[in-house]
Amino acid sequence: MSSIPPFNAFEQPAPYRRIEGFMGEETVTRLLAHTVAREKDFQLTGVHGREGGKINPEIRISRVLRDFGDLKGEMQTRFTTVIDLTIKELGMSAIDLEHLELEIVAHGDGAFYGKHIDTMTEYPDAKSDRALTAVYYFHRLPKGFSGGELRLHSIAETEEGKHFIDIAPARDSLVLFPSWAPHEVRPISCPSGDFLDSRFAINCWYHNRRKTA
Ligand SMILES: O=C(O)CCC(=O)C(=O)O
Ligand SMILES: [Fe+2]
Repeated sequence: MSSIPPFNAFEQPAPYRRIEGFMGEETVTRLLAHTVAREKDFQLTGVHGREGGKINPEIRISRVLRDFGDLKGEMQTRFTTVIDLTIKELGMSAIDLEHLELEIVAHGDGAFYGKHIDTMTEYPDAKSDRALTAVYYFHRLPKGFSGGELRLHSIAETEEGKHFIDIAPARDSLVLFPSWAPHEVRPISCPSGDFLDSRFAINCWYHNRRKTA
């Protein structure tokens, strides 16, 4: 007699939500124009947690820009609209939104981000914590890179090996998942080496207000 193996939530990748056509072509064009115009202002990304924001090319290689220029308000509004349904679909507890943390990240040839979680709970004086992560992809056409999948891992590493799911960084798509979920960015190959051919993404973290004692 066969028996159904017990369900273990720790052995499944975290729940996620994917929205295609999130901004539309016109906005993708404006985002690409902004990104390319500001190429020189992108800085090497650091690693939080024990690394304390330091640059560590063994863990993470990419470049970041936190200035959205004229696009800032529009981005905040667009990302805010998806919170309620996402919380419901992912079965998360409500977020008391303190602020949205937004940045543009460029992954060029050889870039990657090793397995990590996004919560930064090690800062005792913070007013809020990252609760929900959203990543929006907007590479140019024709696509100039390969790889760069977002890999969502299970919390536990099971006997059969690691449990994960790979999500392609599809143009104009948004992926949302709880910030506690382990994940990584698989290595990128970008043969032209041209900044314009990078894997461009917007990271958005929805910060939950900390309860004061
Ligand atoms: O670009 C992605 O797909 C995810 C990026 C990420 O995990 C991060 O910046 O914390
Ligand atoms: Fe992350």
